[in-house]
Amino acid sequence: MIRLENISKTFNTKDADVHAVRDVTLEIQDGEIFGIIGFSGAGKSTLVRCINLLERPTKGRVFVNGAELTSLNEKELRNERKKIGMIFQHFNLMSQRTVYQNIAYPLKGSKLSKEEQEQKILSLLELIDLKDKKDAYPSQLSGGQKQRVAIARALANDPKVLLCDEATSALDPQTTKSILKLLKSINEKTGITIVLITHEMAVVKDICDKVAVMENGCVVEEGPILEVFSHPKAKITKNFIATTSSISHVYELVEEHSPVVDIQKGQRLVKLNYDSVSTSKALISEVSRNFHVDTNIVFGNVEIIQGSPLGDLVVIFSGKHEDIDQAIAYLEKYEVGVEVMKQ
Ligand SMILES: Nc1ncnc2c1ncn2[C@@H]1O[C@H](COP(=O)(O)OP(=O)(O)OP(=O)(O)O)[C@@H](O)[C@H]1O
Repeated sequence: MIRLENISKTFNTKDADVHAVRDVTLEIQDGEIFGIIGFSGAGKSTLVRCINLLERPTKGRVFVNGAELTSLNEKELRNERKKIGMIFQHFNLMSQRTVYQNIAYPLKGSKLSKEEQEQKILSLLELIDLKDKKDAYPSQLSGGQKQRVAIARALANDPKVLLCDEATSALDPQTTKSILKLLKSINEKTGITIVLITHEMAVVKDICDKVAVMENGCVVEEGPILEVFSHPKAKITKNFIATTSSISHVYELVEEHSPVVDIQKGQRLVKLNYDSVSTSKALISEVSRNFHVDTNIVFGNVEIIQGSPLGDLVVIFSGKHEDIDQAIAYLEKYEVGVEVMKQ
C-alpha cells in the first residue's frame, strides 16, 4: 500500500514560493491502477515524485510497502526505491545503449547470475513484444516502442509499484491505447500497483480503478472511477468528464440557439444521466405510459466503464407542465440524474 500523509511541497524560487502540493493525503491499495488527473501545473508530477522521494516533501510522510520512506537514510532509501519503477513522458532512455543494454542497466549489482539476468531481459523483451529490436538503438524506435523499452527497464527489478508520469502524453491515440493495454496486462499478471498521472480523462477511463483529481496542488475529488464518472462533485471533474463525451456539444448547440435543440411551448429540453441501476428498467416508455409525456431523443451517449454502462441522453419532453414535473420526479426516484437544459 502507498500512503501519503499530509504531503506538501513548496519550491522556494527567486521570485516567490511555489506551493506545488498542498496537504495531500491519499491511500493507494496494492494492485490498484490509480489515476491522478489535473491540468498542467496542478501539482501531479510533483506529487508522484514525492512517492519515491525524487522530490522530498516539505511536509508530511510517505509510506510505501510498509516502509516510511521519509524516515530512511540514503542507503535504505536506495534499497526501497528498487521496489518502485518509474516511466516518463519522454521515455528517458540512454541513447548510446541498445534496447537490451537499456533494460539490463538496472540489473547492475543485482544478486542474479549472468545467465539469470539474460533470462530476465529476454522475458521482459517478450513481455513488451520487442525481441526483434533487442540490438536497436533508441533513435531507431518509434515513440510507442521507446515507451515499451522504458516499461521493461522499469520492471527489471520486479518492483511492487510502477509510477507513470504522463507516460502516454507524447504518443498518438492508437499507440496510447496499446501502451495502456500493456500496462493493464502487466498489472493483471503481476499484481503490480500502478500510479498514473495524466491530463486526459480518456486515459483514466480506459484503465484506472480509482482516480484523484488535482487542482492548485490539492486533491479536490477522489474515488472509484465509476462513482466519480457517474456522480462527479467538483466542477473541474465535470469538465474533465465532458472532454470524454460529445455531450458538451449539446451545450454549445443550446448556446448557439441551434434549431436541433429548439423547443415549443409545452416542451422541455432535458439531459438524463443514468447508470446500471436505471438501465434495468424501461424508464422512457414508462414515462410515456404513466404520465402521457412524449419523449424525443435528440442525443445519446453510452460509455462502458469497468463493465458498467453509464449513459447520457438529451431528450425533449412534450406534455402538460405538471405531467412533465411528475415524469421528472419519477425518473429521479430511479436515480436518473435530470438536468433541465431549456424550458
Ligand atoms: N523544481 C521546481 N522549482 C520551482 N517550481 C516548480 C518546480 N517543479 C514544479 N514547480 C512548480 O510547481 C507547480 C506544479 O508543477 P507540476 O509539474 O507538479 O504540475 P503538473 O500538474 O505535473 O503539470 P504538468 O502536467 O504540466 O507536468 C507548477 O507551478 C510548477 O511551475
